This record gives sequence, C-alpha cells and structure tokens, in this order.
Amino acid sequence: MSKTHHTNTNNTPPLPIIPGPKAIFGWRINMLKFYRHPFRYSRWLYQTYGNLVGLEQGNPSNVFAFGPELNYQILTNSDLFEVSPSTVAKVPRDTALGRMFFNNLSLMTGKKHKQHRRLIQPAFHRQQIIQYLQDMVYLTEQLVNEWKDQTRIDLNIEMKKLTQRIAVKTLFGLYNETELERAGAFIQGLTKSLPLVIAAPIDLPGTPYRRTVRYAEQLEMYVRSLIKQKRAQPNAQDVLASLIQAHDEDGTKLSDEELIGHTFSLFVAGHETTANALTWIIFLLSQHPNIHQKLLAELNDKLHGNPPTVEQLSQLSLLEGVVKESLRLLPPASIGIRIATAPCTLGGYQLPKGSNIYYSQFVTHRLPELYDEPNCFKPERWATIKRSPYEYLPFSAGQHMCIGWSFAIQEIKVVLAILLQKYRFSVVPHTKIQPNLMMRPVYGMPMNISPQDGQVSQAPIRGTIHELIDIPISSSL
Ligand code: HEM
Repeated sequence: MSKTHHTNTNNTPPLPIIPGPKAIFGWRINMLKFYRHPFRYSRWLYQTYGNLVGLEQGNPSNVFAFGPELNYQILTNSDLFEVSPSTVAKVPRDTALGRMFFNNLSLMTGKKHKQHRRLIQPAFHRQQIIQYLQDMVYLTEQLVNEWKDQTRIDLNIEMKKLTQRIAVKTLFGLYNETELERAGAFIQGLTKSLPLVIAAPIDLPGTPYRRTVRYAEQLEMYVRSLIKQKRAQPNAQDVLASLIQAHDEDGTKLSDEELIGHTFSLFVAGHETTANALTWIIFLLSQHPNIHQKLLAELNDKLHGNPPTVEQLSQLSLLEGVVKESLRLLPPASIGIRIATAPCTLGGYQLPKGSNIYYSQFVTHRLPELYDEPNCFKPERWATIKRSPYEYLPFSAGQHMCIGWSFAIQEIKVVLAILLQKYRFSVVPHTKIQPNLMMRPVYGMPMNISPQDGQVSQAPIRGTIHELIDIPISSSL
C-alpha cells in the first residue's frame, strides 16, 4: 500500500504521498543539498524515487518532475504551470530597477506574455538574425587579434567578454567603440550586483542595492536617448530598432519602459548562457582529440581559413552535431521552475496551488532510454536520432521556450568556426573543472593557446566534471 498524507480533516480519502528523501528539518535542507551538488543530487533523486519526487514527505510544495512526459505536461500548459517571479518579487516595481526587471518576457504570463512575444519575435526571425552575422564575425575576429601575443587565457572570461560585445552591438547597433564600451559598462555594473540585490533589496546609502539602482537609472536614461535616436532612423537593423518598429494588428506598440526592460533582459538572458556553452564546447573538443581532428578537417575543407557565410553554416554537419551534443551533455540552463496556479494532478499525484515544480534538462538529457552511453560525448549520434522538444530541451519548450535560440546557435557556430581555425586550445594540465548549477566553471577554464597547427593534445584534468562526462583516456596522457 502506498503511503498517505497524515492530516485529513474531512472525509475524503487521504492523498498518496509523493516519494522523496527524508526531511526531518523540512524541504529546505534537501534544497540546500541540491544547490551544493545539483547534478549528483538530482540524478540520485530520479534514480531513487522516480519521475515525481517531493522534497518533504507530506508537503508537496517543492517537487522535482523528471522525464519527457512530465516536461510536456509542465511546459505546454502555461496557465496551470506558470513561470515564477519569486526571485525578484521583492524589488519595488516603481523604480528604474523594477521597470527593468518586470518588463521581462520570462516573467510575463497569460495574454500579456503572448502579446509581448509576438511583438519581440520579428527581431529573432531567420532573416533578421542573418543581419547580425557580420557583427558576430567582426567582433570574434577582433578578439582573435587581441589574443595575438597571449599564450594563456581564461576561456570563460574571454567568452563572456565576446558574447557581451556581440549582445551590446546587435541589441543597440552601436558602431562607435566608446559608445559600445559605455553601454557595456552600464549593463555589466548592473548585472554584476544583481544576485546581491535580489537577496537583500535594502535601500540604504552605500548598499549594493542603492548602487545598483543608480546603475539602473543611468542605463534607463541612456537607452531612452538611444530610443529617441532610433525613432529617427527607420532603416536601423538592430534588435532595439526592430522592437521599436513592432506593432500588433490593433496598432499596439511597446512603451519606452517596456523597450528598456526587454532590451536589458535580452542581454541578461543571452550573453552568459552563450558564453558558458562556448566554453564547454571548446573544453569538450580539447578532451576528445579524435572528434576535434575531424571537426578541424570539416572546417578546413569547407571554409579554408575564412569565417563562415550563412550558406556555409548549414553545410557544417559535424559542427552541428558537436553543438547539439554539448548542449545535451552540459546544458547552460540545466533546470527550470514553474508554479502551479491551481490544485492539479501531476505524475499521478495531487499538488496544491502554489507548488514549486522543478523540471530538469540535465536529467532528461541523460536518460539511457533516450541516449545510449548518456555520459559520452558522441556528436555523431545526432546523424541518426531525432528527439522531441520534451526529450531534448536545452532551450526549454512550450510557450516560454528561448526566443533567442537560433540567434544563440548561429553565434556559437560562427565563433567556433573562427576560433578553432585560428587557435589550438588545450586545458592547463591538472586544472579543477567544476560546473555549477548555472553551468559556469567555478574555477574558471584556463587554456593554453597557440596558433592552430592541426595538432590536438588532451590534458589531464581534475574535478567533478568526471562525474558528468566519461572522458576517453588518450595515448598522450
Ligand atoms: C546557449 C544559449 C542559451 C540558452 C541555453 C538559453 C536557454 C533558455 C531557456 C532554457 C529558456 C526558458 C526558461 C524557462 O523554461 O523558463 C530561455 C528563455 C529565454 N531566453 Fe534563452 N538561452 C540562450 C540564449 C539566449 C539568447 C542569445 C537570447 C536573446 C538574445 C535569449 C533570450 C531569452 C528570452 C527573452 C527568454 C524568455 C522567453 C519567454 O519567457 O518567453 N536566450 N532561454
């Protein structure tokens, strides 16, 4: 017989208890365990308790839902399973900071979300994204030149620098270097202190909150002046210009506050995730010399040392497999959250209104019934398998699926095609490689770089990465 909730004040039959780990001091302790070892813990939860796991027995307020079937239910019914604003809920809405936070697609729900998505979508149409290709090429080549005299870099820092420049340029269409740096500095100042602000929104002089509010006010003023300029340039091709021009059938347009919030959140949502993806792809290649060699051959054969054109990007089939497989193994968004807006049934169990439901890209992408040898980096698997949006979801699925996914894929491919043809990357031997929940390498990604000479060498590494990937032992180790 299955266990049931202990309290049952009326005569309805007691509800079955969702399986899960012991929680003598409540679910928070188990959540802490998850935050400390997100990958080990979530895999253990799934293997031990199954598809639906409660973090506290008898209290279904925090549950993990695993696998394609539950992903489908959670992600296709956005009225019942809503995105969660809880992380920023304490930020006052009537400040520059609040206006930036709350005019954000990923926190919008229902009709408002649908309408804003419709207005933003044209900025990410295929034809529009092709317009951004030249900026991506130009800024990557600029970085390549900056590395000329260097032999060692922290790849993750460099990739963040690059994706930030690409984001600022494509969002605002800034061509002047000083302007680019200025906009980048405002946004960086703001995003750097965000975690502290969200944790403690205390408005006192000298606090990170006060500092961040100042940054937000400066950025707001700056973007307002850009909006004014763009209104006078109907031919501008950047994301902000596209958002300014967008309108609904009934003529509805985005207000200045909405434009500012959306451009800011597009920047935040897009640059670090893409930087982490690039970091892990180059890392994985450096640890898989055979695949790395084959990819170099494909790039040389098709591009002959040049940056790719849009047509060429679609002909690089191994590059496509490498990107897909890396996003499967080390997805930059490894977990997502939704909140139940009403009592509901999920995975055969009842959940009350307000339950937090975590879905896991990381666990789904490692199900052996979907991916044989799930911990192995096998880009060639994508030549023969096809997976549904709920079986492979690095960009999530359903109504809130990443709006920038094809922008990100194009950016990743362009940057890789240029960097790999120019440089040989090798992890500094014995570095501790440890991804956190956000898939950021917590000890960085120090790499030795040298001009590409067609040789690839695999360095020995340490760290929890070995729990996530079966790395082949090369003869050079
Ligand atoms: C490898 C890079 C990226 C990854 C892995 C990624 C992943 C994701 C995921 C998983 C979500 C859905 C979150 C949820 O389920 O609530 C999401 C949403 C979003 N992403 Fe991305 N993203 C990437 C790049 C980008 C880029 C480049 C942009 C914009 C330039 C962007 C803009 C957004 C926005 C605006 C949303 C919210 C969509 C909505 O709620 O309707 N992302 N992204």
